[in-house]
Amino acid sequence: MATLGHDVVGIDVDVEKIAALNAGIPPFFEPGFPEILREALDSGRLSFSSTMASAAGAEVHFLAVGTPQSVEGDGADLSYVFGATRELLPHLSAGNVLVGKSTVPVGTAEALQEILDEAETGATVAWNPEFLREGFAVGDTLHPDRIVYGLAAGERGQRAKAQLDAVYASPLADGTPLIPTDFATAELVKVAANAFLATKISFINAMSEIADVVGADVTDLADAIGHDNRIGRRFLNAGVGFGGGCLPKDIRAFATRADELGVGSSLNFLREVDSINLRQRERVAALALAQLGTDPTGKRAVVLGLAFKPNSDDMRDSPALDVALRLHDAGVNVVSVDPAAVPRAQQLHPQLTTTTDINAALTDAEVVVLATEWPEFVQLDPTAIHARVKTPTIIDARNALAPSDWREAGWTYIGLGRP
Ligand SMILES: NC(=O)C1=CN([C@@H]2O[C@H](COP(=O)(O)OP(=O)(O)OC[C@H]3O[C@@H](n4cnc5c(N)ncnc54)[C@H](O)[C@@H]3O)[C@@H](O)[C@H]2O)C=CC1
Ligand SMILES: O=C(O)[C@H]1O[C@H](OP(=O)(O)OP(=O)(O)OC[C@H]2O[C@@H](n3ccc(=O)[nH]c3=O)[C@H](O)[C@@H]2O)[C@H](O)[C@@H](O)[C@@H]1O
Repeated sequence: MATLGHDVVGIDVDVEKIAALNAGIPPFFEPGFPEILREALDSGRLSFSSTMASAAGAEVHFLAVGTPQSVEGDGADLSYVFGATRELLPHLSAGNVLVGKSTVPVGTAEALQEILDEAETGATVAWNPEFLREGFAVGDTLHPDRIVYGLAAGERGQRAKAQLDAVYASPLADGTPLIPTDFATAELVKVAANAFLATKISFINAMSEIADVVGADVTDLADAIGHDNRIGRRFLNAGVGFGGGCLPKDIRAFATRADELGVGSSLNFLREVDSINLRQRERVAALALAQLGTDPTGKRAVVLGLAFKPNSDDMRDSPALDVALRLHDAGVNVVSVDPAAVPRAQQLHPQLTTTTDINAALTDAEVVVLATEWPEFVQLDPTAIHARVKTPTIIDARNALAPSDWREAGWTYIGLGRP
């Protein structure tokens, strides 16, 4: 937002995060982010604060707090959304707009508008779902695929639209498609997009399970169906499945919300999408254990990757981490390698052995699992590392390697749904 030319205050209750940000230190790994953070701080247009009072005087208030899966079930925990809104109330002025960015169950925007109206703030809610991908947050924010506004009916919705048009003047001038709509549609657009992406991944993973049984190649299958523009090749990479802080919890929250609305059967398929996805982690861990013989205790396995995807240090619901923990629980001497996630992994999962040193990790390994397709893992030279390991077996849980290269270098190559 500061890069787009606005004066911005970022507020978070996490005082350590705020102190780090004010010092120009990003709280997460994101290529390109340290540079624009530094530029924005130096320009004087961006500052960070841990007190909500710093919101006073702003015209537009973005609400981007977490909506994690609730502890009791599959639904979204909205306590941060409602908590932050209530804390903001004393600092809102008439004509302000509260712009929802968090991913929420349909009906939340309406409930927040009621809270603003009951407190007689004169402020309006608008719902502006966020579609950025971790690892590409900077580019996705400056050049989004589309912008969606969920607007209140009537004149106040139109006023909010004008305020948002001013916020997004730069991407809109670049021709970014704009979809102004109502609250419910905007809320649904976000969860529908994530549900579709998750479904696409579980679809191809189901195909990979079938391919394994009949000796077919899911990668060729994905290429072939992906050439059909109506299907498209993106998000058809079979493997250990999707993770992260969003797709898994969003499909569960969406199915739960459909239950509450009395239309649960419409989204029953999302539960199957979830279970296909979770099955891939078991499948990969079982494949690795099968390579270690009848007693895997103390045998050395290397898992390449901890983050849920490359270019991120995020391990929320990470399939790579899950596979490593399963092997660890089975008594395997597992070493996880990751270029970005090791410091956080050491804090959160001290029982795991983690390192950034690929060569040291590979020494005497009896099985290697590629679980996160970081470029440095995909580009490993199978000939160069062959002598390091004890047993040259690679499980390519992202189908990211060229099987012939590894086999020619003397490795046993095992992909998912690849002969
Ligand atoms: N991470 C992503 O790539 C995307 C996330 N989203 C959605 O955005 C929302 C946030 O996601 P993340 O940033 O990943 O979550 P996160 O958990 O990393 O960050 C949320 C932040 O909100 C802060 N917070 C909680 N209560 C607060 C309060 N009362 N006042 C001020 N700050 C408060 C927390 O301290 C935390 O730093 C979620 O709804 C998520 O579904 C949407 C698109 C992309
Ligand atoms: O709501 C959100 O938070 C975001 O969720 C996803 O973004 P993100 O979680 O950053 O990651 P993706 O790039 O979508 O990958 C999600 C997971 O799917 C896996 N994946 C992706 C593609 C594929 O073909 N196969 C596959 O297993 C990835 O490895 C990763 O674990 C969406 O892509 C964003 O548009 C959305 O804004």
